[in-house]
Amino acid sequence: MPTREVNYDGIVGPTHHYGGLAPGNLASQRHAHQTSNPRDAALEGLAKMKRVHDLGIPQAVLPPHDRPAIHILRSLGFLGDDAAVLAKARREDPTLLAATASASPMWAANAATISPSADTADRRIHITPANLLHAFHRSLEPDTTATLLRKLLPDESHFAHHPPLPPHARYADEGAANHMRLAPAHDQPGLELFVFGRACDDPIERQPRRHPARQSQQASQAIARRHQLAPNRALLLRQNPDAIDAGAFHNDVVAVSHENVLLHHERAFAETALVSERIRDAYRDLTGNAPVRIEILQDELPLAAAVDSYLFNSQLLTRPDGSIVLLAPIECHEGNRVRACIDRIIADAANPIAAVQYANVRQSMHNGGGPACLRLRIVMTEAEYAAAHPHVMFTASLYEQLTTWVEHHYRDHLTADDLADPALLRESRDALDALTRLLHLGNIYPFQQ
Ligand SMILES: N=C(N)NCCC[C@H](NC(=O)CCC(=O)O)C(=O)O
Repeated sequence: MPTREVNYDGIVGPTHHYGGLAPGNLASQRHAHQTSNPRDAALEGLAKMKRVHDLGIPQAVLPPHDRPAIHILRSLGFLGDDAAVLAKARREDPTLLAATASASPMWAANAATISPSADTADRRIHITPANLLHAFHRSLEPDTTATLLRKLLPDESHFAHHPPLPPHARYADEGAANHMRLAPAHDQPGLELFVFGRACDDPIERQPRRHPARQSQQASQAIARRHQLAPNRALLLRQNPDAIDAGAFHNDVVAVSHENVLLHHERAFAETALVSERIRDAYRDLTGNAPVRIEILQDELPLAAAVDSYLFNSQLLTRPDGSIVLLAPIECHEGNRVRACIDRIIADAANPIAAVQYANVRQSMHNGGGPACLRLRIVMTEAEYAAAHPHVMFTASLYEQLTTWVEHHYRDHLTADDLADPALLRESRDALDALTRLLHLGNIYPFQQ
């Protein structure tokens, strides 16, 4: 079997809710404290995975993390049994309780940055779990993410697992959401694009004015270095501060790459014209060809409409016949302007995108997570795929089992008050316990020890 790109999607956890926890993420702010539906959220995620699987593209799942994270509440001084800890946290610091209950690990694009073995000096897949320092609820993810990735990709002769970067703002890292790759084919050496929002010595005029920049240049540099990418295989690009101010808190809200295709908004990068040249020249030096760059101009789709619709958070997927499908959020179907833009891309014979499909992941979208946020891509050779944990690979039967599992364990509405319900903690743990058996993972969560 050839080298392939496997999409590992985060399964939405049973405590999915709208905590309003992510400044600069407009959807999270807009839907703060609304009632969520964890069951629909998880089923929407599974339906998207099924759709990718049905296109003939390898798909896998990443399990949710244990939430509410009682051990964090305890470490912050809330004592007593679990029910008492939850009740006190709800009373004294409801925002903290919401953070410890966030199902944010569902956004697997932020789990890690991964360099395929075709790009790295020692020909292993290199993996850096993101430290997600920017927001407290997300900073709780790296340890469990690292444990899970080691479990799912176990053979050190194929997979080089690095620890998350040092936990300091200098190395703030948000994972693959700020990382793209261009290559003629998955098994060919590629050009990895690292997009950062700020450097630690930035003068004030380079910084966004309204919203925070999350990814640091120093983090991106360190990852390119530790992943052993030759200098001609890595480019560092600065995100446009205007894009961050318009709500593009990650690069994947304004740009997406796949094989030799780069789809991006005109205002995605600082100094777009220069960036385009740098990408073209670096890619040509490496491969002898130019990449297919599809730039959407501000006149065709203003930045605000791009952020609203999450067009650039679509997945680009190569079907077995070689044609590319754009898997876009359903919200793109609902806006005339963005739909016209998609129709134009598909009609344009100068690029290989041949069709569009629309995915409904609304529950996730309301927290700022589109189709591409929910997946972590891992390019794998046949031997690497054979070494990976097989029981998380998506099949029609796994889809049936996971659907039944969600329907059995998940609630269909959740409010801020429910997060303190000790029954929710029990239900969530029962669900994860059952999931570890279903996916043959052994005891991976602290509550199972
Ligand atoms: N673009 C990518 N790749 N990922 C989307 C992440 C969304 C996530 N939302 C949140 O964390 C909101 C949680 C809340 O408000 O309850 C974030 O902002 O980090």
